[in-house]
Order: sequence, then C-alpha cells, then structure tokens
Amino acid sequence: MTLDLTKLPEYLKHQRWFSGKAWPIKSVSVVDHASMELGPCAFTLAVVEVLYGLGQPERYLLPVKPAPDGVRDALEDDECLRALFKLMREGEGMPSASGRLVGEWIGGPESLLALPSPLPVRRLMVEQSNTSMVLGEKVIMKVIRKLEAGVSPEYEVGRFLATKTSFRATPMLLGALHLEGAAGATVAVAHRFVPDAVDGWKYTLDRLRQERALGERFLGEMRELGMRLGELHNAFASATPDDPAFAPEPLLQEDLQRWSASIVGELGVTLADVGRLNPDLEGRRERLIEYAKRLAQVAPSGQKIRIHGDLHLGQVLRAEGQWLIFDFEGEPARSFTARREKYSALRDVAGMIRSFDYAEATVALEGGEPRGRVGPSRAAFLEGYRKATRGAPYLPSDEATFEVMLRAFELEKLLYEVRYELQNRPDWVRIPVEALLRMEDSK
Ligand SMILES: Nc1ncnc2c1ncn2[C@@H]1O[C@H](COP(=O)(O)OP(=O)(O)O)[C@@H](O)[C@H]1O
Ligand SMILES: O=P(O)(O)O[C@H]1O[C@H](CO)[C@@H](O[C@H]2O[C@H](CO)[C@@H](O)[C@H](O)[C@H]2O)[C@H](O)[C@H]1O
Repeated sequence: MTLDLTKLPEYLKHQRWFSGKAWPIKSVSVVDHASMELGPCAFTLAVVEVLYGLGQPERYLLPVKPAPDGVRDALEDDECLRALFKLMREGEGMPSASGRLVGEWIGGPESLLALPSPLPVRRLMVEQSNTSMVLGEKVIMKVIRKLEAGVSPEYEVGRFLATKTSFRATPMLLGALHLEGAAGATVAVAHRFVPDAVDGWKYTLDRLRQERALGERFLGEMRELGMRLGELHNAFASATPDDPAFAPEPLLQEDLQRWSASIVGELGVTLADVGRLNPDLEGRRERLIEYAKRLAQVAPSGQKIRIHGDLHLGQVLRAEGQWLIFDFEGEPARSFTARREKYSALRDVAGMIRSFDYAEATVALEGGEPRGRVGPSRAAFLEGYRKATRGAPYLPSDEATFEVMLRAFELEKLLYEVRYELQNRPDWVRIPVEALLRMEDSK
C-alpha cells in the first residue's frame, strides 16, 4: 500500500493522540514503513515525521489501512491488534523498508497459557496520548503513537524490574515491539492487566469526598504506599556496576549545583508566564529562589539512582488491597535521555506529596471539605518511605539535608505543574500557584 502523503495532515489533525493540532503542518514524510501481511489482517505500519512552520519536528507511528478518503486507523480492527500481539509474544521479526520490526516476549511461557483463543480485545476508554487495549482480560497492550528517539524508559525500567529484581508491586512487563533502523523506537509494550484496579487519584478523591477527617485506615494505606515507593527505590539501587543504565552513582556537589541552577532557571521562566497574572507570586520570587539555592549549599550525601520520574497518584493502582506503581515513562515533556538520567530518589517522594495537595484542592474546588486534611497523609506516606529505606545509601544521611532536598524538589515539581496546567488545564493552574504562595518563608 502506498500512503497518500497529501491526505496525512488532515488525517493527523483528527486523531486524539496527535499533539500538533494547534500548529500549521509544513510537511509529512515517511521515515520507515513495514507492510504487515499477518493472517487475516493487512496494513501498513509507518513512521512519519511531521515538520511544522515553527518548532521541533515530531514522529508518529501510523498503523493504517487504505480508505476511500485517504487512510484509516488499522488499530480499529481487532485482527490487526491480535496480529501485532502475536508478533510480540512469538518474538518474531519482519523487515521494514529501512530496518526491522522485532517482537520481544519476556513474560515466559506460563503467562501465555491462560490466554483464550481467539483473543478477546477490549479498547480502553480513557483519554490517552497512546492507544491501549486489554487482551483476554490478562494483558494490556499499549501502542505508542508519538515516538521519541532513543531507549524508552517505560520499556527499560519494566524490563529491569521484571528480570533483575524481586520488586513485584507493579504490573509486570510482558513484552515489547521495537522498530530497529532509521526510525529506531519501541512502538508497543504489553503488561500484565490488573483487573478491578482503581487508580490512586480516583481512590484518594473518593476518600476525601466521603470522609470528613481521613481515618486511620486511609493513613495506613498511605504508609503502605510510602513503603512500596521505598522498595521500588531499593530495587533500582540494587543494580550492579555491570548495568550502567541503572547502577547508582555518587551524588556530587556539582549535581546539587546543577539541579539548583536548573530550578532557579525554571522559576524565572515560570514566573514570566504566570507572574503577570498573579502579582503576589511575583513578590515571592526571592524567597522561592532561596529554596532552590539551599539545595546547592548542602553537603552532598547519598547517591543518584534511577527513579520513576513522574510519580503522582494517577501512577499507582489500588487492587486487592495492595498498591502497584506503574507508568515508568517519565515526564512527557522531557526527552528520553533526560528522563533516563539518575537523580535523587527524593524527587519521586516530592512528586507524590504534591499529589496529596492536588487531591485536596480538587475536592475543595468542587465545594467539598475545607483544606488542611492531607497533612497527616503526607506524614504517614513519609513514615512508610523512611521505614522501607532506613540506612539506604542513596538517601541523605541527616535529617536536615533530607528536608532541604525534599523542599527543593517540591518547588521543582510545583513549577513543572504550573507550566503543565497553563498548557493543558488553565483552570487548574491555581492549584500549584496557591501551593507556591503557601510555601513558608525559607530560613
Ligand atoms: N496494568 C494495568 N492494569 C490495569 N489497568 C491499567 C494497567 N496499565 C494501565 N492501566 C489503566 O490504563 C490507563 C492508561 O494507562 P497508561 O499506561 O497511563 O497510558 P498513557 O501512558 O497513555 O497515559 C491508566 O490510567 C490505568 O487506569
Ligand atoms: O500522567 P502523565 O504522565 O501524563 O502526567 C502528566 O499529567 C498529570 C495529570 O494527569 C500531571 O499531574 C498533575 O495533576 C494530577 C491530578 O490530575 C496530580 O495528582 C499531580 O500531582 C499533578 O502533578 C503530571 O504532572 C503530568 O506530568
């Protein structure tokens, strides 16, 4: 099948996962493509590069079939999805125009035994920038739409946890599909599907809506969540030097200086965007800068390790009374290289703590209970985290340094959130802005 390139800009603009809707497209070209003749399904798996009048080019994966007015999405066809999954689970390869599409199965044969045939396909009805489907209620396969150059952290971390550690508080990675060659990228991943799971965001909102004061049961769950995060960090830190992508590295003064300078820079950019709308925030600039600067002044203690990188309540699942941590993609706005960098584990801790504030603010905006209820959740979460990581070499050895670092990473996350909300949900920008205003004066 030859792709009619003239039709693609219009096609792309109508796809939910296409993030360039606001910009005029200059051109669309095909970087690589494979003709998929797989049993009852025939389609083209293409990687296209979109050039805009302004801004960076982007690459998208287009599994498409011919249609009278151009092309249509091949993932609407269950047979095509089954065919892609088969390629993955059989670890097969097939040639593309300038490379190869290769399946990888790491789940072991036992995870296949229980799969019914023909494999039932259920599409996930969530707002997503990718396309996920549940297969036989046992596997969830995610086809990546917007492709990044380099190693996908979601695949890399999932593979590390499944094959090199005993950490099981995560839906295990079962397999992946990679395109090798000119368009090198991981194009799909499959994980164990967790039935009847509720994500931590919804779970926490429900509790905040239903309980006037968060009871001991919820605090116990937050303690457990802190412990799971500590265990995840212990698993990351267990990597040996022969695994350079994961092995812990010493934390140097220059790391602290670099991170501190980056937060100061982000403060400048963020206040330029939002400060006009909120003069009170502009007035806090110097005090906020102090939080970031103190990070550069503490003595380096601990290590840099791989982290989750975008941890919040929406990245944990509650199922059968247990917490599972998932979605190791990292912050979507950063490059893969940046997302794979080792960092202080406290960055994840700060991410989750910010989420408690978001949950409470969301319920307050709905006209629910007043603020001030999540302080004990933060304390319980930190208590669980400290319990699981007692004596861990990757954390600062003294309490004061722990606090300075945690506050600096909370500030970093708050600034990221302001920018994220301005771009995606302007009505919500007041949540991180109000939290910035509340940050107590630094001493
Ligand atoms: N292993 C899983 N088991 C059950 N539900 C899952 C699983 N993985 C993801 N989900 C559900 O699918 C949604 C989207 O998954 P996610 O990996 O976050 O996709 P995306 O990266 O495109 O946002 C999640 O919010 C969660 O509700
Ligand atoms: O889940 P993603 O990897 O796409 O993360 C992005 O979107 C999140 C919102 O869905 C955003 O999280 C922010 O809002 C959450 C409530 O919706 C809140 O729990 C988080 O604490 C807050 O940071 C995340 O920052 C962004 O990267």
